[in-house]
Amino acid sequence: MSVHSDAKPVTVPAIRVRKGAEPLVALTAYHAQAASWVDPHADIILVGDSLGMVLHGLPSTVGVPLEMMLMHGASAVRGAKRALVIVDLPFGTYEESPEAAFRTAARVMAETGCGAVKLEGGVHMAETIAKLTRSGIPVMAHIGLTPQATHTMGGFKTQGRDRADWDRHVADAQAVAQAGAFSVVLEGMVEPLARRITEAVEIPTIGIGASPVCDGQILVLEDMLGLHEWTPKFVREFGALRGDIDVAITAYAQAVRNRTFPGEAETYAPKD
Ligand SMILES: Nc1nc(=O)c2c([nH]1)NC[C@@H]1CN(c3ccc(C(=O)N[C@@H](CCC(=O)O)C(=O)O)cc3)CN21
Ligand SMILES: CC(C)C(=O)C(=O)O
Ligand SMILES: [Mg+2]
Repeated sequence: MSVHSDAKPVTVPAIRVRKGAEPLVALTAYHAQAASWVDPHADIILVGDSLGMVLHGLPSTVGVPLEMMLMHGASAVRGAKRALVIVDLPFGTYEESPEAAFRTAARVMAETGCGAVKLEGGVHMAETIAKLTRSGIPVMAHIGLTPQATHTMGGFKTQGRDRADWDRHVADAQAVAQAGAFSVVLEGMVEPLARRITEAVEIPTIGIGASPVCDGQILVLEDMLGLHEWTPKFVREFGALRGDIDVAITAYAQAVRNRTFPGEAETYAPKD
């Protein structure tokens, strides 16, 4: 049984006030079925652009089109009863201007029914975050290791190993909080930097590879289920579904080959 069996929807203001309280529980879910698994247990369901890599086999999130996010976002919303569903804005659909970001985010809100959007970037996205929040679109920010910037970062690199970079990341966090983001994802950073940021802002920080000091945690569902082929060091596999799936498919293939499936119970007979 879940601790969240009531169906009262989780709102953006309810997330915002969870700073320093009971840790926020977030997971990704890319479609209705996965959302229905996660919904009873989580505060936040993220339809992350990681779906391009995890489901569609892309080498990074850079190639994820808006249409992909719209289709998966609408599906996940249909599977969620109470958790706050947040959809990632994909690369190339919001960076050019606050106006471009508004048009993209408004489509995402209207066509998926999600409760908020997430976008990557700190100081340079502050004006955009302010425009969206003023226009009725709640924004979760995402700083530190920002996968859409993999080509400028030189790969998926943990941030803040060099103390000289800390002030820049703290400034990013303060800028997005000041601009009106209701929460911020801290991805791939050393613990003391995550602590500094979490102490420096009044909005909850949600960590992924960013230590236990954050106000909440998020993982990619397929990673924590032990379903995905590779996982970063920060993942804990709480399940071993890849192995379970292989056992089941092996048994099916064998049963078909030796004609033990379908059996009598799985076969239709006429009335007489
Ligand atoms: N399945 C999956 N899980 C994720 O968490 C995830 C995605 N896909 N796709 C989008 C981004 C990309 N992410 C990644 C991908 C790789 C590393 C990685 O290999 N990290 C190295 C760190 C190396 C260093 O310390 O600089 C590691 O060993 O963990 C980290 C985050 C997180 N996101
Ligand atoms: C890993 C989370 C934070 C994300 O942005 C994604 O799944 O795309
Ligand atoms: Mg993402």
